[in-house]
Amino acid sequence: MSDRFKTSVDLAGEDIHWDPDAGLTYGSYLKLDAVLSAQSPLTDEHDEMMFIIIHQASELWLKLCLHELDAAIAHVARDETRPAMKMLARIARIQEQLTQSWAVLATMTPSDYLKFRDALGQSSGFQSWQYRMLEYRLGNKNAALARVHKGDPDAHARVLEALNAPSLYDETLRFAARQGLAIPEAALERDWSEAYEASDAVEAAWKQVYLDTERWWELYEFAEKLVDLEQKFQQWRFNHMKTVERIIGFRRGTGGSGGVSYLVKALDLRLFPELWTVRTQL
Ligand code: HEM
Ligand SMILES: N[C@@H](Cc1c[nH]c2ccccc12)C(=O)O
Repeated sequence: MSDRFKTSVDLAGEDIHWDPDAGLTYGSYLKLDAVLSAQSPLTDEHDEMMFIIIHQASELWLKLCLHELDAAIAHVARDETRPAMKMLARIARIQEQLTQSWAVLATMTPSDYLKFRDALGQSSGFQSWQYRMLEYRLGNKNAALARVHKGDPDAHARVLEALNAPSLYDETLRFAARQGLAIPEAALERDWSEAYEASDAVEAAWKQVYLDTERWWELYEFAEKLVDLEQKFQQWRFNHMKTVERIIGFRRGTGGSGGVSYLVKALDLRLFPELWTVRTQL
């Protein structure tokens, strides 16, 4: 045979650092000692490792989402939509990663999960403070849910900070007003910890943007990024709900909620309501 496939890489001439400086290595930079020693299954069930790692990976992606979202909100507050859009584009890709993780989780059968579910006690995704911060930053202000974090004062403080600060949509409406759109005063200064209430006036403002995209291009582009973000968020929620249904059926949740019935309720929520209703008005 003349054209044999290579089955190993030729390292000759690569000048590889076979004894790298001890100062900074791959593992020390990435703190892999900490990351890879943080999986402590409570049972000997094979699938528990996957369950732990899916959650840990999701929390890492949530951490990056919050990092990007905080910066994006700060940029919008300074009228800098371009860098904010770069961050929202990255968030969209991260959301796709998060949504993909349901496919891995769904390889676990109901009976395999039930073998270690009891060991989880009353713990639940409900208690993810990063997720709650993300919801608040995106504008889903449900103050009551902050309460489950009281036992962890640091987390509680961060969650409350997000509850009391303007959300991405709040800052977007303030930006829209500075650009010359007629946004009602009630949307520009309010108690940010309260749920946002949709209004005809804000919908009418977005209608102007969508009817004359040439004139309002920056706002139009930004609004479409928000619509993308909300659609992807909804996909995460829907896939979570369906995966939960296929794994535990209609059992109650370990967090105390009705389970799937609770997750279904969240599917009716809107983060940027007028950006959806305006479509009917065009
Ligand atoms: C077998 C896997 C899973 C099951 C059976 C499950 C089940 C549930 C249930 C029943 C709830 C409602 C609260 C309760 O009463 O417990 C819930 C909430 C939640 N879960 Fe999961 N879950 C699973 C995996 C995940 C994963 C991988 C994540 C990723 C971080 C996650 C994140 C959350 C979050 C953030 C909530 C709160 C949602 C909200 O308040 O809107 N869950 N889950
Ligand atoms: N809420 C889940 C249990 C659960 C899902 N994700 C978790 C993460 C950590 C602890 C518990 C959980 C249930 O009712 O079955």
